Amino acid sequence: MRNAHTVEQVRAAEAERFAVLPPGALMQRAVFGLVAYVVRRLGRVHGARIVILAGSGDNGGDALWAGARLAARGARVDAIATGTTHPQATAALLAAGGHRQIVATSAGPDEPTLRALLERADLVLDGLLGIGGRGGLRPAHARLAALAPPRRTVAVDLPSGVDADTGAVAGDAIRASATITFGTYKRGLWLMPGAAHTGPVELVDIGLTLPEPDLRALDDADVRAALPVPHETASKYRRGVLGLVAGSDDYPGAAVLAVGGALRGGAGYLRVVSVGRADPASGRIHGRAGDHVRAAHPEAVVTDIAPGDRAALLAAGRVQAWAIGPGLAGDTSATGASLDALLGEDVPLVVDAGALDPLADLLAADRTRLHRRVAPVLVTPHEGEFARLVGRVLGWDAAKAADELAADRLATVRRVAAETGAVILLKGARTLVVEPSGTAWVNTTGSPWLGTAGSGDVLTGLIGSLAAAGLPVAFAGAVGAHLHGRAAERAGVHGCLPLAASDLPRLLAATVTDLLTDPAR
Ligand SMILES: NC(=O)C1=CN([C@@H]2O[C@H](COP(=O)(O)OP(=O)(O)OC[C@H]3O[C@@H](n4cnc5c(N)ncnc54)[C@H](OP(=O)(O)O)[C@@H]3O)[C@@H](O)[C@H]2O)[C@@H](O)CC1
Ligand SMILES: Nc1ncnc2c1ncn2[C@@H]1O[C@H](COP(=O)(O)OP(=O)(O)O)[C@@H](O)[C@H]1O
Ligand SMILES: [K+]
Repeated sequence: MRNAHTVEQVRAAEAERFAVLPPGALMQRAVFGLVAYVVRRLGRVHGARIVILAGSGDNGGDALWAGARLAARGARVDAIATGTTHPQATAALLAAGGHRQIVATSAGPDEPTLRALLERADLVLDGLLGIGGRGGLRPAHARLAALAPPRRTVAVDLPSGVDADTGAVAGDAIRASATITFGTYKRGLWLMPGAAHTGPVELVDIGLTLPEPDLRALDDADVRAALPVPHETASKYRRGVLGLVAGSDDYPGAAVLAVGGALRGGAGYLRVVSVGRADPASGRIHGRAGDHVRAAHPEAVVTDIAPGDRAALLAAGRVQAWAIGPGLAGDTSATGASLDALLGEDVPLVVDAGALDPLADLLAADRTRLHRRVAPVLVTPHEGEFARLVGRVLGWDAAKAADELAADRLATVRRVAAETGAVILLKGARTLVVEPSGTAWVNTTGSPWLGTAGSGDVLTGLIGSLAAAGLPVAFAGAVGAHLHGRAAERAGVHGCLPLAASDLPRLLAATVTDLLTDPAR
């Protein structure tokens, strides 16, 4: 598990260490980790050309101290400063044979010199701004950020211009090929758009004592440990039964995809309820979605119900979790009736796609509904569905929803989770899962190829299945998003691009197999 903390939490933890450690000790730990990375990356330090971009604060200090250490090992180190720089670190750099110039003065490098320096650099260390940055970069900083070569730039603590807490980027910001961060992950390294600026992020432990994290990210090891594995005495029922309400005459494929995901989540038994209509000849209820699911997945037990038939829905049988929504279209009042029935059952419930608007209507009529329910409800909107949800339940217009998400995505989802009582899984690049209590996960796996119709349906089935198999539903959301993302990454490695949603169940099976058969398990 990787943990991220807010700037405020980091500052408090640093202050506590400052009180007991000699001056500069924390910075030297950070510098040691940074230099170790540079040495590993370059292989040979002697003769390497390093350019340091140095701001006025301790972030510049880290980079300059690293420059001093590298210069002492024979690197050619040029520091380009935006103004004043950390005094001791600057002195150390100059004493070790490094050079420093300031861009903002007339004696500073002109544009061609600056470009030439950056073009020739084997590595550029971005020490313009760390956690002390506020707002968009000032002009001198922004100019350097725009000129730094992304493939050869390493961000110190975080890419300058990325807001450490929100991941917001206003104007130019450093684009790095790697980020070496100190003490703990910063939330902005994981949240878009900042996350697109970091490259792989490495954490250097500097010995901070940290409080509960503000945001968590799962690793493969966490997911491997969480995967439901049948016990010796397992049976299909003991492994968990998922009830999945999915598919309609208009969208039968969504049910097939959701079942495909559910079959890879660990539940032992899948009851699918598909919405059909009365056959005029026989009077029996029959739906196209049910037929498609039976044909594609003979292992699923399918019941066709008439729209909104609560009794028939619940008569489908006992389950350990319900999921509702993929491919439900048409009569929203019928979906609302089904949802109302499921909300009355005391098992975890996943609500997606066609069931999200009906849920919003139920919550608009009774805001305390989910707060009163004992078993949690996980909703899985994408950004458009989220905007409709907050529109109907909280009265936000579309512009407000977009503005709030852009300003602070995590805080916005946290607020909506607290107000609605729902666990919210907000899909997109860097999916968030947030409980009403505020506990939050961000998903760091995945690829833009997942942005394909139907991939969300697979995710819903997968999460429902993980919940039926016994994972707490919010954690099931985080685990499901991680697996879903890994499956998509795998598509790139195994020649399965462009990714189609119907490839995902097979890729999920391979992903789970790899995790379960890893010798480290
Ligand atoms: N503390 C520790 O124990 C350890 C800390 N460590 C390191 O210290 C870093 C934090 O250092 P920090 O606090 O000095 O802040 P930092 O980000 O370098 O500079 C802030 C200064 O920049 C300016 N400025 C602000 N906004 C701006 C903008 N938009 N555009 C342009 N300029 C802007 C503003 O200065 P001003 O010009 O207003 O005087 C402000 O004061 C941290 O990220 C990590 O790398 C590690 O060594 C581990 C131990
Ligand atoms: N740029 C992206 N990077 C990573 N994942 C993405 C990206 N765009 C979309 N996704 C993922 O793809 C899935 C799309 O789901 P959704 O929009 O509900 O599709 P559908 O409704 O067609 O099934 C989500 O899991 C989302 O997180
Ligand atoms: K930086």
